Amino acid sequence: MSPTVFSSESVSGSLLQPQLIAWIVGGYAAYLFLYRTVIYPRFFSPLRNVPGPSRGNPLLGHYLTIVQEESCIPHRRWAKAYGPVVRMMGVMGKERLFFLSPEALQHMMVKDWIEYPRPDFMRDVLGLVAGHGLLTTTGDEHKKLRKAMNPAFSVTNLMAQTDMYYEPIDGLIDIMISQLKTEAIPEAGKVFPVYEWMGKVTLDIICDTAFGYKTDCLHNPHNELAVAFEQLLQLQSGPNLAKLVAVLSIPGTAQLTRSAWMYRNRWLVGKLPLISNLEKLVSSMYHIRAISREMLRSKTADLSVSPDDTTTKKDIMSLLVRARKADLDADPTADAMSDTAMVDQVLTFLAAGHETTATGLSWTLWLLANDSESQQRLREEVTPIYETNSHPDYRTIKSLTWLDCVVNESLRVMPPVPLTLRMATKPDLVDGVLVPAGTVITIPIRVINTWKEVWGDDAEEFQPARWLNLPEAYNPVFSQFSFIAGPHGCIGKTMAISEMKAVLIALIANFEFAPAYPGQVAHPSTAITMKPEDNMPLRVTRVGSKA
Ligand code: HEM
Repeated sequence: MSPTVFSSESVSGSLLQPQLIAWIVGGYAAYLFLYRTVIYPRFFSPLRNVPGPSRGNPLLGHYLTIVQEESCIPHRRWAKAYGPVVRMMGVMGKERLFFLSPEALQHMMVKDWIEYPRPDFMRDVLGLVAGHGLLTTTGDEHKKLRKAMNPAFSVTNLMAQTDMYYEPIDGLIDIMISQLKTEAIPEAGKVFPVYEWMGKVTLDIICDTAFGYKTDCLHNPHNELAVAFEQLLQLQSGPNLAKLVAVLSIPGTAQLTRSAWMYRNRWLVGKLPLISNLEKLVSSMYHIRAISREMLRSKTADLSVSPDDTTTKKDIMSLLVRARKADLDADPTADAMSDTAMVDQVLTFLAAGHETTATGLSWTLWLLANDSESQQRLREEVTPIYETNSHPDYRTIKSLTWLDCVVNESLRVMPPVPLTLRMATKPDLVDGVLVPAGTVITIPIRVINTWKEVWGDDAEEFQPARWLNLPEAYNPVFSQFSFIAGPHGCIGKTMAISEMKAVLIALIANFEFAPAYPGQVAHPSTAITMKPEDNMPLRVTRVGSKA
């Protein structure tokens, strides 16, 4: 018998056996998983001693709790138990933080804002639905864009724009009056899906103020732009967003999704089981962009949009076309905004300014429907104004004290954007916590707005009168953070407030609002905005019609 000889070939052959490789790879992956989800956050992370809820599911952290509950409710619970700095767990052991103190918010959102941009995955999702504009850029590119856009939101321009709100508002009032008249017992009122109507009126307003385009979706629900937007908004639920983030994290997908090729072949995505909804997104965005390009083309060709003509066309796109023309007339080699960039800017306003305002209005009406005293006090304030002039100007709208209290309070307790995200791009010390680079920071707007340390024990209640006697701890920038603050703060804040007030004056002067049925409870859906889950049905009666 010849002795067994172990040649180097047979040794390496046995080492490379597929089973052995699988064991090594599997073992390493298991170790990495264990390290990332348990060992690192528990024993090594600089954030390991920051208070917060127990680590949750090893794979998904607190993700399921956050997307399954109402927006910001888990954060509020954790803020009460562990605040004002809280550590949460994201997917695969990624730690997340949130801070409540004005000092921390000032540091991240105002002073060092450039080191705290929106995370890439958030910008990819926003870019897809809102174009490459203020919501997706940061640093110098953002500063340049914001400077170009600021004139559109100046008080002078807003004062000139206020008139543009009234065609849609008058349309809404007429429709509601005529629908009430057709009821068998008009005095008993009618249940209106309030969110649906607020969506229509705000879309008509933003299309006119952003493009100078009359959608009139109040009377024409089949308007192409309105239909495309409707489709887009239906996709913004928590689970859909999660799928979208997962798909867009594959490099190149965001660009592909925006391409004409993808639109032509969108049926391909429609066949994929988990992400079939992406087909609707591709198709609605394609239509919205096509309409926007067409509007820009006709505006550029429209000779009345001359550089000196600031009286007739006050919409944002006309303003941009005029500014570009003036730049090019002064210097034909100037680095002027391209057509695509211009369309993207206006799309950003459409996406950021329409549903937020509709959501804000719907919750204000809900809160008033459940607080008849505040509603009646508001009616007493706005009725004389409305009866004198049903189209009050910017200054008159701004001068109404109780209306201001109601809108501020509604935006405080039910902020249309309940939270946003930032990412630390370098290691930093915030509120005494060493924040590692790459940490995603949640800005829990709804929790900040209802922090008991500032607003007292009734912080979560709707009490408009608190704005007449603000608490000592109130900070004018950070205690009501619904539009956030700093260079990325909402550029449309003044416009949104003025528009909400103009709509409310007309609605409250004409109608009384009450819950649709006894025991009604309203919930926001878990989405980018606090859009009400059920279209917010409310019982509406004509003022003075009750027996
Ligand atoms: C009640 C209504 C509104 C609310 C609550 C609201 C809230 C917000 C919030 C919280 C942000 C910051 C988002 C973030 O950084 O992650 C934001 C940004 C923005 N909003 Fe609004 N918004 C409203 C209406 C509007 C309107 C009417 C417009 C424009 C017509 C608008 C345009 C924008 C834009 C362009 C940004 C990005 C600003 C930047 O990064 O420079 N918003 N808004």
